[in-house]
Amino acid sequence: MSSATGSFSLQQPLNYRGGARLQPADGGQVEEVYEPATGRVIAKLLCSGEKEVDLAVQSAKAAFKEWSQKSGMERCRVLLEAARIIREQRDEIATLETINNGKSIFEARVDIDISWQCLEYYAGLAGSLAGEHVQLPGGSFGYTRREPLGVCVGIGAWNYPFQIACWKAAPALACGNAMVFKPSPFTPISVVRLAEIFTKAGVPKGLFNVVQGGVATGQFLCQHPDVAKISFTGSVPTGIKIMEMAAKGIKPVTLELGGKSPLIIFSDCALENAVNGALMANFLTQGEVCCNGTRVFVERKILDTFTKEVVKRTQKIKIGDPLLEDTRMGALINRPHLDRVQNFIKQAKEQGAQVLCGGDLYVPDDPKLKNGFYMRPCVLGNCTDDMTCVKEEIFGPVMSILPFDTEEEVVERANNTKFGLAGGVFTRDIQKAHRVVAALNAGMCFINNYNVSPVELPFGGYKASGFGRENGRAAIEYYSQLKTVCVEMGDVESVF
Ligand SMILES: NC(=O)c1ccc[n+]([C@@H]2O[C@H](COP(=O)([O-])OP(=O)(O)OC[C@H]3O[C@@H](n4cnc5c(N)ncnc54)[C@H](O)[C@@H]3O)[C@@H](O)[C@H]2O)c1
Ligand SMILES: C[N+](C)(C)CCCC=O
Repeated sequence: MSSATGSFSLQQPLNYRGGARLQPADGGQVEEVYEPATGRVIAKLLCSGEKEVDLAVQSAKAAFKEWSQKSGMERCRVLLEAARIIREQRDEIATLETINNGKSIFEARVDIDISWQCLEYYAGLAGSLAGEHVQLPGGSFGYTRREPLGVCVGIGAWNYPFQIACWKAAPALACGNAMVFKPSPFTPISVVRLAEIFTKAGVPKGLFNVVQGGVATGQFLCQHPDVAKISFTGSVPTGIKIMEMAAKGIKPVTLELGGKSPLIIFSDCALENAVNGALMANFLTQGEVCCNGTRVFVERKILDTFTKEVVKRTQKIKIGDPLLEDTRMGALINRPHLDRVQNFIKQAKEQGAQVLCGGDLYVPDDPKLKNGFYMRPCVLGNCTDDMTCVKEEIFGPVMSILPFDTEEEVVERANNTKFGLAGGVFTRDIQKAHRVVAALNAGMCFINNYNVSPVELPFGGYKASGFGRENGRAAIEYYSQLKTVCVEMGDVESVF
């Protein structure tokens, strides 16, 4: 694989079924796949039709019969082997992710580390998945069995292509399910690598399949009668459609949706940590992160000092070729998305926000990058809660700074949003920290840090940010079902 920016191109099929890469059996629609760093087309995506989706589901159904009969320890060994192979191929997978997503190689490597850690974590849980035994009168008893659901569908967003697939596949497979995964048509490449790794690690052929495509392919998957569960990561409007389709088939869903999370900086914080936290909360993956703390509430007493420092540090972020070791911000996913982010900034200015730094397009010196989708990270001051930039998810490198005076006021303003994915607080006062996060209507809260992702901790949203959880022991509940068995040890006493 040629790994220099501007040299990659892919001819191999991007669907994966029955343990092999292949072209879809039907479909016909072709999408161009881009390298955001250069704006080049690097692959052609063939979108799967209804027949291909059915073949993938049938393939998963057949493999499910074998996999679901294995013991937890047998599944554990296969998942550990998959984690080992990912570690072995870490740099190569991270490079693919960077080429197709545009994020820096530094970050992509972290994503791949979180991915194999996720597989290791659920491998560790697989052997201890169990029901319980309950004593009943007269020596009778009951017990519960924790059983898999069947064929689970995973549908992913483009910001963390490989990691999202692992966050879904690891608990699904650990519980004994099969999976058909559809990545975003913008980032179809790395997840096929995951499918190959699972096969190499020893999962039955067909246990993990990849179908490629966009809206129509996703709909065929969600509407398929043999699909037992849908786990979706993406935007709120699509989440609503997924839930409607799932409702028609009484299928359980996990919805990992968007956010507009608050980050609250109190004046008694450790300032340097708070500044680092605000940068982590806003500028990872070019700001294209669901749980970003984009509403940065700063206690008025330290507003000027904090803002000055955040702006200084933001201006120093090294933008450019994402495959270079010292780059910390790469390119946004595509031209339409870059335009959308630019429009948010334009509207923010029209509504009275002040651009304190960045926000304009960035053209790197290297000529091969001149058609890439770059912009300078932006800090907005003079923001108010009613501005569009403060209310809507921008999904780009744009931080809004909002002053506040009291704890009560900031908690109320932080919760005044339709979203509820994440939230953060920086303070040295430990009681205040716990009091504030307890009052936040958000599923993932951080105290004195932001956007760290230990796979041992559940991740997911409140309110319009979705429901269900990924990671942690909690995810097991969303990929398994309980069967109760009641055992009579005496005679049947009939009332008739
Ligand atoms: N909460 C989380 O864990 C999390 C993580 C990453 C991204 N996100 C969110 O994802 C969004 C950005 O991702 P996106 O632009 O890819 O989102 P999107 O909703 O446009 O697409 C997500 C996926 O759904 C598919 N899809 C679109 N319409 C569909 C339909 N009608 N039926 C079935 N599938 C359909 C897409 O092809 C894609 O694979 C942001 O809102 C972000 O916050 C959330
Ligand atoms: C790994 N992060 C940074 C916590 C992001 C999780 C996925 C959200 O987009």
